[in-house]
Amino acid sequence: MGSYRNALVAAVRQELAEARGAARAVLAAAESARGEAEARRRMVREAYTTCLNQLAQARDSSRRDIQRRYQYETTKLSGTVRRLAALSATGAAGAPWRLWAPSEPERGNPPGLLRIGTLGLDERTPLPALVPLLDAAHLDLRGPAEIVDGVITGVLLRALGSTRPGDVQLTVYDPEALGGTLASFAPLGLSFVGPGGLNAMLDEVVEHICRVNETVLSDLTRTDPWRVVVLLADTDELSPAQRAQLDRITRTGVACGVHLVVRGLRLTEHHSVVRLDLTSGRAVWGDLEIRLDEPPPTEQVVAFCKATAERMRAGPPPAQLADLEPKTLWAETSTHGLVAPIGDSTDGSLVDVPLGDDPPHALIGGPSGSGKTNLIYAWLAGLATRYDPAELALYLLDFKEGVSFARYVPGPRDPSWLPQVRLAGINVNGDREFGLAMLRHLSEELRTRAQAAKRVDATKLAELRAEDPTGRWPRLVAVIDEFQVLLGGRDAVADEAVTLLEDLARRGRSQGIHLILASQDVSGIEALWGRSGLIGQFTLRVALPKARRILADNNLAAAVIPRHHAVVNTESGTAGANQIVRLPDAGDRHVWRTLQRRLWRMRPDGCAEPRLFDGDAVPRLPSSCRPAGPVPDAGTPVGSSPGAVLGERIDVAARPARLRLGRMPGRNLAVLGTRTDEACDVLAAAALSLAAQGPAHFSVVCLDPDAGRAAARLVAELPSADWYDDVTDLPRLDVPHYVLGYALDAGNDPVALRRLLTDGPEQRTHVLGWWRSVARLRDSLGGPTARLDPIGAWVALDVQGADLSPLYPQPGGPAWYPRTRRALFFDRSVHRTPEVIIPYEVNSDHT
Ligand SMILES: Nc1ncnc2c1ncn2[C@@H]1O[C@H](COP(=O)(O)OP(=O)(O)OP(=O)(O)O)[C@@H](O)[C@H]1O
Repeated sequence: MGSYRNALVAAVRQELAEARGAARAVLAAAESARGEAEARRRMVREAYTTCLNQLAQARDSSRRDIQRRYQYETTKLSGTVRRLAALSATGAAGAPWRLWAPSEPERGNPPGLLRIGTLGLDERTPLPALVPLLDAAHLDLRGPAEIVDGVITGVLLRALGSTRPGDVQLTVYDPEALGGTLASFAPLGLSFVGPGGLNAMLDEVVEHICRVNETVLSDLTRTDPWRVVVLLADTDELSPAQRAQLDRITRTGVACGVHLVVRGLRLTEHHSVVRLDLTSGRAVWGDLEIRLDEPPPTEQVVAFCKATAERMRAGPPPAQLADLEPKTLWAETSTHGLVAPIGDSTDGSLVDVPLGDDPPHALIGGPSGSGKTNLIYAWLAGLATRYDPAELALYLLDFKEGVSFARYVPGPRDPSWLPQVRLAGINVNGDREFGLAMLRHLSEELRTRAQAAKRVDATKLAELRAEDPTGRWPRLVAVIDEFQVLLGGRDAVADEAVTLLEDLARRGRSQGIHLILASQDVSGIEALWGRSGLIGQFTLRVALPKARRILADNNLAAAVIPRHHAVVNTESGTAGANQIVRLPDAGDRHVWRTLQRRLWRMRPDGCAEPRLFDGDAVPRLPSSCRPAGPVPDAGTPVGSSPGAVLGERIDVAARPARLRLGRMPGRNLAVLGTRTDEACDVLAAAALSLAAQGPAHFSVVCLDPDAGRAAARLVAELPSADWYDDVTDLPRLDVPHYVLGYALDAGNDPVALRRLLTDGPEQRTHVLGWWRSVARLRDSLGGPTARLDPIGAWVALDVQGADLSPLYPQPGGPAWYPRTRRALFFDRSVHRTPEVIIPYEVNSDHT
């Protein structure tokens, strides 16, 4: 029993122990499940928090991004709007009142918008709020009278200040204040309409619109000023007839430049009506809210209106150089003449100046500084923009000490030139010979044209061009500023110049050659008065202020015209044929350069650079006149009379002056004077040019140490040359032999020199020598009674004309007043009168 119980106890214990074990296991499993669940919950919580944080970060970053983008876009947009606003409301149309000043609109630009305040979009840099008016809209303003009137005052001031005086006409209907509201505009002479005048005013505006429509239909451009009609009423009590007229104006006005600005009346619905609701300091325009500007100070309005009224009394401002340009460049033909404006009249219309068969030539006069050069510039601008180089060729010569025409030829800074210019002379005041050369050249042209006209039986240029349509017959215009310098002096140059001018003036008319002569000096004109045949051809007269004797004696217009004006008279200056012209400022280099570049780019193929003669420039010996390549051998044929180049001729083609050295007695050259450098240059140019023509030998004899360097340099450059100390032992040669003698008056063997001069040329030995005076030349040839026949040609530097008489066929010697870098060249066998040449600069470019 005891053991059974014990066994039972043991079994129960066992079971209990198992049950406890199972319960513990279940508990442990439950605990572990709970632990896991808790861990999961923690994880989920953490993940949730992380997620929340990440979302918050993402949201913050997106928000920041959006804000940044918004900022960027609004800044960009407001920048664009601001730029647009600045372009749409320039100058007086958009400037704040404290900086405000009237501004001149660019010609051809449409009117802009007008500022009334600022937009509230961007607080830091407010955008201007602009409303349209001229050519764009009517304004229908509603709100308290004092606020609306302030806005109207501002809009009117901006419209008037950003257009030209007279371009906007104001009409004000102000029945309550009887014009008092806009009285500050009174100096402009605007029309105030009283209480009973509305009918008539509306009828008149309607009539105006009808008339504008008529003219626009007929010529497609409206020239009338804008009409701004301000209607100030407190109640909208219009009669049906008035309402109908107002509606008509609203519908049709803008297209005809008629604009309504109304307070207290309601304009009919139309796309051209801009409605603004105004309250104190603010306006609402559709969805936009505008912060209104303060009205402009009354004193500012009055001052502007007074100044504008003054300018209107004075007339429109003078035309500018650009206004002389035609709509299309180079569209005119010069067949029947040249017509170009030089300025405008006081009403602003351009004044055309003709040049052709009648009047053929022009005379311009005015004292120094009166604007002759400026007038020529203006005329050239008018001509050069209308006629291409096939229609017009220009020859420009300025005898002033200046470079007026240098701008029309290529220069170191600007390679362009005015395509019509064939020749320009500057700094020619000392070189009247160049004026003569130009006249000779034109005379040659005249002869060619006359012959061509004769061949086809034409009596004037238009007929020649019709008969010979493929020929190139542009009209030639020669402008000579300060021409009296050319005619001054009683010498051969003046005589020939007057003769040539007379011929050109008489016959040039029908051949399309026209002269424009300008002078400040009454004496220049006097030179013409003596030649009634000549002066009679200059039927176009242009007199600048205070010009004398340009117009007829009883025509006093030039004495009374103001500065920068001119009297243009196409009937030889007779009273009654005057046209008063205001001249533009035509000298501005920058404006000219821009215009010239445009024309230059249009130049036809083959349009040659103009010839420039600059009296201050020293020409270089052309490379074609220097020996080049291998030394010619003795067998190479030499021409019968090689030509020694001595300097540049003062002519249109800038040809070299040559001395022919044939096998004849006297074919020697004497260079005379004390200017060592120029004498050396003449001898060097002669020797080098001879060496360039074929085999030759040169014997250089230098007796003046000052010339030693130049002589040595020449020996070095010549292909075949020897240095001698005197003329005694010179070799006899089979090739042409040239003896270059520097300061031969210092030689010790006059007998040998005389023999060389006398017998040499026939054996092809020529002396090219330099003597420092005519007296020394004579001494070295045997004293006072010596014959100078062996000297067949001479070049005189600083030797007075009278001193040259022993070497000159006419008694008294030639008329010659020495000038720097100019020489007088006389070759007994070709010249009737000596010619002025410019000794070339020989050495500066090859040492
Ligand atoms: N229409 C004009 N508008 C503005 N300035 C002008 C006008 N005409 C001339 N001028 C100026 O007046 C000055 C003298 O003009 P210009 O050189 O043309 O006179 P000029 O008669 O040729 O004088 P001069 O004979 O002494 O050379 C220049 O500075 C020029 O710019």
